[in-house]
Order: sequence, then structure tokens, then C-alpha cells
Amino acid sequence: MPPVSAAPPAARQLHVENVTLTFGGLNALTDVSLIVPEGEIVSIIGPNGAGKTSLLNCISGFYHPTRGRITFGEHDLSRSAPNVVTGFGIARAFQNLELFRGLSVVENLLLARHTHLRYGLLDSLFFYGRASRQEAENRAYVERIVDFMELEAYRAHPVGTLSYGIQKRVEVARALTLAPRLLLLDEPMAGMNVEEKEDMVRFILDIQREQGITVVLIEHDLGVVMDISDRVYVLDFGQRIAGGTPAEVSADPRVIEAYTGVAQPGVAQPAAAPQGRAPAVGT
Ligand SMILES: Nc1ncnc2c1ncn2[C@@H]1O[C@H](COP(=O)(O)OP(=O)(O)OP(=O)(O)O)[C@@H](O)[C@H]1O
Repeated sequence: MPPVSAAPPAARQLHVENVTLTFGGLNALTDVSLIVPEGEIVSIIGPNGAGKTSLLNCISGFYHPTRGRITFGEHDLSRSAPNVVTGFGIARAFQNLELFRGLSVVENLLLARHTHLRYGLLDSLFFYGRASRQEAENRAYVERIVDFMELEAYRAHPVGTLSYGIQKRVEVARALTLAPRLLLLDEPMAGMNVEEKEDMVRFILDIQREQGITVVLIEHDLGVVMDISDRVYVLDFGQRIAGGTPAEVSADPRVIEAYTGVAQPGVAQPAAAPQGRAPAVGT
């Protein structure tokens, strides 16, 4: 199947530069820098409260960094609103599903796709032909996403009646209807059984390889992360403590220490524990 998104005209790299995000007196992120090259699957991992979702919120325009800069190609995301960020080609599948539970799968996808309609109210009133042509194109686009995400069997079902695993798949499909060049996935496999996880892994790889979409993934299942990522960044207490290939990151003593809580030889110990992290450690 041909890519559902148009071929990109020029490379667009996501660049997070020295980002600090402060809530009251607490730094959720401190001086975080990372690069997401176009076409890669890049994962962000770290214990609970490490700042992963805060970083995704900064990239997608829900939060604005207190300091630092985030760019996507020539676009500055640091002060952009979420709808503007979407317009730059960045879509996000949410941890807590953003779906209308009473609407069918296809209705949810069409509704999301409507944000990309090129015509406004006046067009609809005076240029009915153009509006209806656009509507037909949107329907065709959504049908390709339904096919690509293997949702045919559920297309007419109200989303609220579907299993959690299928709802997560619909949420990813919803993000794909926005024709992104960069897809942000916040724990797309949380709460899934083994079979559902295997399906989601396959879809993520197809999104990258067949559709050419760059993926930023937050995921607690480290087995999956190390299997499918081109590059992994590790946050702890809001700071980037490691970054590199999966092999490099899994062998890094700072990462082992962050996850196990066991001091590793050669890792400098802070004088006092930084503030602001929940005690639980992710899987
Ligand atoms: N809106 C907010 N107001 C105040 N503090 C916040 C806000 N959002 C996040 N934080 C704090 O920022 C820190 C990082 O939280 P964040 O949710 O980004 O971590 P995380 O790595 O995504 O955690 P988890 O794996 O548990 O989802 C935490 O101490 C959290 O309490």
C-alpha cells in the first residue's frame, strides 16, 4: 500500500534544546536536549515522574518551556498552540484516549480529519462543489487509515463498546488522520495483553517503515523499547541521564541505577535527592 501521507518535501528534524519546565518551585524538566532525526523511532524512557509526559506536552504545545527551545525543521514549537503544532505535521496519540465513545470508529476518524478541511463556512455555502470534493477526499483518506490499521471489522461500532486494546488502536488511527510527519505516542501499549502489544508493535513499525513517519514513543515496556527503537533517551528527575542506541543505553550504569535504585560503580551520587519524583519505579 502506498504511504497515506504525502512524501515529505524536505527533512524535518525535531530538536529539543536545553528545555526547562517549571511548575511553581518544581522543575519537571531541567536543561533537556535531544534530537529526533526524521524517519527514526525514538523512545523516551525513565522511572515514574521522570518528566516524559511533560516533555511530550512541551513538544505538542500543551506546555510551553520555561527556558529553552523546541524546533521541528524551520518551525519553532516553543510558543506554539497545540493546533498550530498539528499544522506543522505533528500528531499525538494520547495515553488517556481522546475518542468520542458514543461515535463509531469511522465517525471518530472523520471528525479528527475535519480539522484538515481546507474550506470554511463560506466555501460550504457558496462553493458546494469544492467542499463536497474535499469531503469525498477526507472519506477516502479515512478509509485508507481504517484499512492500514486493520479496523475494518470495527468500523461501525461505537468506540465505547470496543476492547481497550482496539480503542488504543483507534486512538493511533485518529492521530494518523491528521497526516503527520511526526507521531507522538504516549504509552500506546499500556494495559494491553501480549497479543495486543504484538499487534501495536507491528503497527508502529509499519507506520515508520511503510508510511515514513517519524515516531517518538513513551513506553514502560523496556523489552519493546529496546526491540524497536533506533535511539533511546532516558530521563530521571527531569534530567536527561543517557541517550544512544538501545545497546548503549541498556549498558549505561546511570540507567541501571535509575531503574534499580542500586548505586553503580563510577556513577557520581548527588549530595541530596532531587525533589519531585514519585517513589515508584517503572517496569
Ligand atoms: N501540570 C502540572 N502541575 C504540577 N506538576 C506537574 C504537572 N505536570 C507534571 N508535573 C510534575 O512534573 C513531574 C514529571 O511528571 P511527568 O508526568 O512528566 O512524568 P512521567 O515521566 O511522564 O511519569 P509517568 O511515567 O508516571 O507518567 C512530576 O513530579 C509531576 O508531578
